[in-house]
Amino acid sequence: MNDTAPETAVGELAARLNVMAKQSNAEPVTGRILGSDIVADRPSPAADVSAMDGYAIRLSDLDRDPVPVTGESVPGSPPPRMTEGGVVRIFTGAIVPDACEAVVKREDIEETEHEIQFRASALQTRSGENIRRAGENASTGSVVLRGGVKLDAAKAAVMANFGAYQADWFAPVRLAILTTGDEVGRFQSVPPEPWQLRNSNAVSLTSLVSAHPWIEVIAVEHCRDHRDALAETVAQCMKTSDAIWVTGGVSKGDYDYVPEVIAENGGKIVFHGLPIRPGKPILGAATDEGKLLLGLPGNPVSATIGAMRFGMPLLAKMSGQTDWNPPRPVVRLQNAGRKTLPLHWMRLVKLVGQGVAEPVQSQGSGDLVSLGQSDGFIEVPSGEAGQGPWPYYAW
Ligand SMILES: Nc1nc2c(c(=O)[nH]1)N[C@H]1C(S)=C(S)[C@@H](COP(=O)(O)OP(=O)(O)OC[C@H]3O[C@@H](n4cnc5c(N)ncnc54)[C@H](O)[C@@H]3O)O[C@H]1N2
Ligand code: MOO
Repeated sequence: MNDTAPETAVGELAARLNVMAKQSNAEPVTGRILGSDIVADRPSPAADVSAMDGYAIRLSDLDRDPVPVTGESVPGSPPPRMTEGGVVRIFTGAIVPDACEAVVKREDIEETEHEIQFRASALQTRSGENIRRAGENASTGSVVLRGGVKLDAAKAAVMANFGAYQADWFAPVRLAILTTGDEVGRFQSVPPEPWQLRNSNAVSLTSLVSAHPWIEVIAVEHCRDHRDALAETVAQCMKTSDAIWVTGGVSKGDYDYVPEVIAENGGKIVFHGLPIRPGKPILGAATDEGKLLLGLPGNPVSATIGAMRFGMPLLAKMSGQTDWNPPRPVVRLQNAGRKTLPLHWMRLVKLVGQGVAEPVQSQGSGDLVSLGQSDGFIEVPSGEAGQGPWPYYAW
């Protein structure tokens, strides 16, 4: 084991990984990573428009009482000319006429069909009030979204507004998930014997990535603890995937073949064993072409935490995301106790309030039930204790 901190280990391995190729002229898909900048095709707003339903006025109109209404500007039509001595009825989003100096909202006037009178609340109206100026959000040619962002509802709105119906996208990271172990299986029709157990790691890891369209799970395979079978499966998966997550077989047992099989498949080991609990035997490697090989300990709590803490940011780096390892939200830990560890402690927690969590009692890294009781985990640095705040990783 080396004494590299988790964050450093992630950084060192990330630096050796390949970033996905771009696919051009494809339609937007929420959750995919934008491959290049989106540029405004016209100003936003495209013209000076009203921010309110009301009347387009000249400031000199404020001294007159009443003032005739001589026209109407509605969204979807060019504005009318504003005749001398008249105001124009205008609706939110409609273009203000050239001569208009401000818009007075409806609530600030008394109106009949043909004329208006200003209430006292309108008399302080300033030049430009309630007018959104052409280009105040963006001018033509300016970058409105940067390549490397993940498409969400907010960003999709921006693309639609600027007519970016197609764009360049980073290809999803093709991930293979391999589990290992003679004792592990599905046991759907026959119940497992006491020396057997159900394959929870395949499910937790698949579930972790399934919410992310920038990852494509191309294979979920199980291998017995047989060196050649594992070597064959890893070699096959290497051909079609950009990243492989393997669980089990990474520690020091006689049947722990994962490290040598990874090395044999061109994986240059960046770390094998880190000062963390749980998940100490974790292995991170990259091939010369920048493919990821991540060996996660078989214990279900270790595998799930390891996939979240190491696997997700590493895949995010490969996916082209600029912000692939953002600072995590923090929580304070209630009833933290005084125990310190000479390891970075990934502690299962349950949220009990806004930004406040409690430890989940756990029997250790095989205790799946405690995993199910948690909302996520915190990372307490080596030698530290107390309430934090600590970085929080939510499932
Ligand atoms: N001599 C040493 N022994 C161990 C060390 C060590 O440093 N020296 N580290 C321990 C730690 S910590 C962990 S964690 C485990 C990790 O070992 P492996 O990655 O080799 O995992 P396995 O031995 O294959 O399995 C561990 C445990 O997890 C269960 N398992 C495995 N796969 C699955 C699955 N897909 N779904 C559910 N559960 C699974 C497996 O049955 C074992 O009970 O090593 C310690 N030993
Ligand atoms: O650190 Mo191992 O990950 O559970 O027991």
